[in-house]
This record gives sequence, structure tokens and C-alpha cells, in this order.
Amino acid sequence: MPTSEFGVQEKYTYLNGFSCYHESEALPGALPLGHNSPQKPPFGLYAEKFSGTAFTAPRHENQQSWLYRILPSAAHKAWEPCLSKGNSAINFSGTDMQQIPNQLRWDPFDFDDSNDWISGLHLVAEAGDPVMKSGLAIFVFAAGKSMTEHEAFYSADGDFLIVPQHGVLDIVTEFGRMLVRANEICVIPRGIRYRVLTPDGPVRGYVLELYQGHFQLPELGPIGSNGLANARDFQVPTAYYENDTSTDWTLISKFNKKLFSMTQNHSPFDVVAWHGTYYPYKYDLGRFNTIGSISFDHPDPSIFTVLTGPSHQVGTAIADFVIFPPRWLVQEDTFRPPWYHRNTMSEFMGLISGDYDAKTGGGFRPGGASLHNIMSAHGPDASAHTCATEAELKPQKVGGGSMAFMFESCLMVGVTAWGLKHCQKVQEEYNQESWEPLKVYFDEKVVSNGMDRHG
Ligand SMILES: O=C(O)Cc1cc(O)ccc1O
Ligand SMILES: [Fe+2]
Repeated sequence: MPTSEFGVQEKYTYLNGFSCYHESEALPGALPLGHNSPQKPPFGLYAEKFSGTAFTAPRHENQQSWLYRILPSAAHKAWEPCLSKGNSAINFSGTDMQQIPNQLRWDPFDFDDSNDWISGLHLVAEAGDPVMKSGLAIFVFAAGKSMTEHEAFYSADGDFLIVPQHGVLDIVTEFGRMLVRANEICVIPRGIRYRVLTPDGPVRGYVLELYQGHFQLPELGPIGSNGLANARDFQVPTAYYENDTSTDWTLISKFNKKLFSMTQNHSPFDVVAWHGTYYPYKYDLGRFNTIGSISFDHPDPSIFTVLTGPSHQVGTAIADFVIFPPRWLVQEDTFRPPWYHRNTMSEFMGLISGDYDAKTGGGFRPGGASLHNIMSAHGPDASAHTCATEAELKPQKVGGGSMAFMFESCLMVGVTAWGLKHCQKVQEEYNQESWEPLKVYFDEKVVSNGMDRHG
């Protein structure tokens, strides 16, 4: 591990564990012992409390952290509407949002080297309202340069689940630094300040912003105590600070989908130590312990849930983050790809790499996306159907090197004007090409009871 210019600090070291109490200090002794807010915190630091839930939220849901920093976050000039970020205010607005039942699919979104993290975010779909802390938003991003020096960002609207599809994000946060590559994800909860650097060139990917609550691991039920995304594989950055109280910094806030900015004469990345339960984290999708059917039939995709953002209704998510990792299919006498279906949930899908087994027609490509809104019928395209019904049902490894994912929501999402028009990536023929070629096989004279497996 490299040692930083601050001597004792190390970039990119992590604490392991999801939803645990963590603590980290970049200077030994910076965390007060035994209490949170001593009269004079160690090293002349300020103590700042940072709440991710109401103070009175039940213990098992409560998320709060204590930050020990050089200056409190309150030391800054007034917030003003931010005019300097190109068209990003428009990028976040959903004024022309349309809820439509058409199946939608997008060609890979363009890379754009002229953008940084903030100007490279485009709102594609949304349901709900950050004012009411309800619902979710779905963005794609494409950036080719690091955020301007001495600039930091946060969203007051919700938690960002970031899914890079291409490139490396070096994310400097108040809690420490995270390196997040394609096939990894990270979550930056509401309010946490960060900068995104692009050390390896262009980046592209997807963001799910959860306006309500926080992401949790799904229940495991009869699976037992391990499986799917294991808690210990989530990685939390360690304290990493810069001692800069002489530079003008610009902070940009996404506040009800509009950008505001302010300046302060000190770095927001001045947290020398922290402890608590509210922090950013990352996860390598390659560590997902995939579980599936070893007898017959295609299981519900909930078996692939990495993280869930629950609604108030038990078992019903505002947003599930679901992945389709490489896995073995061994089911007997089974149509192995996803069944044809209509879902009371909306399904936004993206592809990080490779192919997706329900779509063999070639139109679902890495960096692209699809949306099957509430009750919009979909399933394997005609070519995937032919392959699946004709295939010899020997054990088959699907998706070697591939990774698709889904943001599944109980809410009907609207699609922005950018998503429907301005991005110019909508595949006009998606529906016709995928399902109209499906052949009729029905023959009243041929009896098949589908009981071969038992026979
Ligand atoms: O539509 C899709 O491709 C996603 C999906 C996958 C699956 O295995 C079962 C249901 C489902 O919606
Ligand atoms: Fe589906």
C-alpha cells in the first residue's frame, strides 16, 4: 500500500463489513475515547455529527457518524444557484417526464470527454420526489475528465448507487478514498461530499439514486446465513485528510434536482478521524455468491439481489439492485432463459460486459440499457427463444465474463426528454425486432404433457 504525503495515511485501504459500526483515524489518537464530543477534541479538531436517519430511528435502522475535522462544514459562504455547470441543471430536471408502456431499449450511451462527473450525469428515468423523500431516479453518466481541482459535490436528494460500466473512478470522500472499477459498485449516501477523478481516462456507467431510506442486504430466508452478497465483502474507506485551510473550494449541491454552489476557504476533505454507521462503501460484483435452481424451472430474479432499498411494504422494494453474473444452468426439462412475463414492478436494465442470455439478437449491448415499465410485456427475443427450446439441456455455463444488472422498482418510472429524445439512442424497432418474429407452434393435434422430467 502506498504511503501518502501525510506520512501515516494510506490511500485505498478499506474496512470490511456492511452495516457495522466502523471507525478510522488517519492520525493515531484523533478519535476521542469514551465519548463523542469532548470539550476539546484531540489535535484541536472539531467534532461534527452527521445523520443518515432521524435521531430517533430504531437502533437497527439508525445510521449516524461522528466526524473529527479541521473545520466544521458550516464554515462557508452562502449557497447560490449554480450556473457554471453547463447544462447539468437541465440534465437533472424531469419536467418533460413521460410514463409510457412501450418497451424501451437504448444503444450504448456516448462517451463524452468534455464532461466531468457532475456535467456528465443525465437523468433518464424517475419516480417520486426528493422533496417528499420518496422514490428513485436513474441516471447514466459519461465523463472524460476529473472534477475541477478544489471542487466537491453531494446530493441532498438521495443515496447514489454508482455502477461503472467502463473505466476507473477514483472517489475522494470525506470518509476516505475509494477506487471503483467496472464490475464494482459503490454507494455514496445522501449528503456525503466527494470528488470524482478519472485517472484512467473516460468513464461511463449508471447511477440509481434512492430518494428514500438506505440500501440494505436482502433477507436470506431459507438460503441460510451466507450467500448472495456477503456482508464482509463490502469495503469502507479509511480516514484520509488534507490539511488545506488556504484554498478556495467550491461545493456543489444537488438539492431537489437543482444545483447550488458555494465557496469556502478550506478543504471539505479534512476529516482526520470518524466513527459510526453512516459511510460510503464499495463492493466487487465478482464476489457475489450466485445461487440458482439445481432441479427445474427458472427462479425469480430476486435470487440475484445485491442490495435492496425497501418501501414501507414488506418485501416490496422502491429499488432492488439485481445482477446477472456468470453462472451454471443445469435445470432439467426447463426453458432456461427468463420466462415471458408482465411484472407489477418496473425493470430498468443495463449491461456492464458481455451478453445477456435473454437477448441473443444483438441489440442489448454493454453501455446500453432497457426499460420494461410496470406490466409491459417482455421476455426472450425470438432468437433466444429458438436457442432455448432447441438446446440440448446439458449443464451450461452462461455469461462467462458477462455482467448484466437490473434496477427493479415497485414504482412506475417516467422517462425524461433526454432519455426519450435528446440522447438519440432509443432503438425504434426494439419491440418489433424482438417479439414480432416469434413463431406460432400451436398444434391442436400434438399432445405434450410437459412431464418428461418425471417420466
Ligand atoms: O426481464 C429480464 O430480463 C429480467 C429478468 C430476469 C429473470 O431471470 C427473470 C425475470 C426478469 O424480469
Ligand atoms: Fe423482466
